[in-house]
Amino acid sequence: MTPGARLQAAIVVLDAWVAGMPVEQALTNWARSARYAGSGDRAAVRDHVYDIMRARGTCAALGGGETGRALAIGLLRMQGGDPAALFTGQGHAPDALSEAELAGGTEPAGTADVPGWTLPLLEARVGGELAPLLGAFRSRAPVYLRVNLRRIDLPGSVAALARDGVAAEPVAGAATALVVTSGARRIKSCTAYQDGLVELQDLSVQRAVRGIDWPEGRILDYCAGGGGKALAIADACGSQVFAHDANPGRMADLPPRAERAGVVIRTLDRAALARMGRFDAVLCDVPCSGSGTWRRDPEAKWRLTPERLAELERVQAAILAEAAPLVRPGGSLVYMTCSLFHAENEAQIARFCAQATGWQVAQTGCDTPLSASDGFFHAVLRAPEA
Ligand SMILES: C[S@@+](CC[C@H](N)C(=O)[O-])C[C@H]1O[C@@H](n2cnc3c(N)ncnc32)[C@H](O)[C@@H]1O
Repeated sequence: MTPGARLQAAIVVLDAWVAGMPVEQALTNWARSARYAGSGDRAAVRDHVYDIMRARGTCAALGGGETGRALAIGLLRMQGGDPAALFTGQGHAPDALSEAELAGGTEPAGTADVPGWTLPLLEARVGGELAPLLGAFRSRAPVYLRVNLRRIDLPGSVAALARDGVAAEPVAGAATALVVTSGARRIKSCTAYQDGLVELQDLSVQRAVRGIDWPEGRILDYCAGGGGKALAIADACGSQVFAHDANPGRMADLPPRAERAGVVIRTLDRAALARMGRFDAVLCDVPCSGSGTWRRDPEAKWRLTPERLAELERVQAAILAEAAPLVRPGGSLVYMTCSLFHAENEAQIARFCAQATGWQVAQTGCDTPLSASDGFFHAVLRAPEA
């Protein structure tokens, strides 16, 4: 496909998204209707769409509207290009620009690229660093890998990835992390990935998991999902790791991932969990707004509403209340979110401690996209001794 045809495909996908279709569904529908498109074409169309979702407000202002076409015009202007070079009407490229489209728009304030109501919430986290944070949200996030140190060291993993065409390098100050510098789209077909020597995992998550002093004994990942945190914990300590999720179907990938990594993680449904007694540590990696990961998932920021945030806060508080009785006296309750908002983080911890007697906050930390790859909060609470 020509660059113009790829842009026209992105316009089709964006029109469906603006009309309310989830972006992944819109991309799949387009790919099914465009069997001629190769993997490079599909990747380029996806990149256009995601770049626009990250900077939707800027693209709309520079392109003069919220249609797929206007957003694509705005993207080219934002990137310093001339839209007329691709909007030619030749072949499968978008039609040539009208007089009004040629006139262009003006660059808005950087605050246009997140929902306005979230600005005070983000500012409360980063203070005077709001402009750099919003700038980071407009850029693509680097890809990070967690090296499975039980199986291989950092130099060995870099060499193994290089053999399959993926270039990566260690990250200063992070024991397990590699940042991928080229070939990211090949990772899942690499031998090093398929053999469990490396896992895809954001830097901020790796820093949080490695920064916690996990107790010896039994650790429960109470909201395990696909098991990213459970696998990182199993790699970081010698304790027995168990996994539970209210929706057990979400744990379907966990057994093959654990086998690949060479660790044992037992999944527990509700009945099995009830027979297990208490744990030395229970992790609650709760559902959240994802506001720390908006550059990886820019659709999420446009979907979030104040009502949805309030609902998430209720779910988070309920999960903490459910999980706390599973911690043995003197054990740890670990709370994690990929949110930057105080309401989902410090305020949840403060509310829990005000309602449950004798719990102590042992540790808290919050990375932002300015300090690591993504925003990620963690808190360790110590249960009262019996
Ligand atoms: C942020 S995701 C977890 C991601 C996962 N820990 C990982 O690293 O891949 C939150 C998970 O919490 C689960 N969940 C929601 N409500 C729950 C509840 N009351 N009890 C246990 N799990 C719950 C959801 O099904 C979802 O899989």
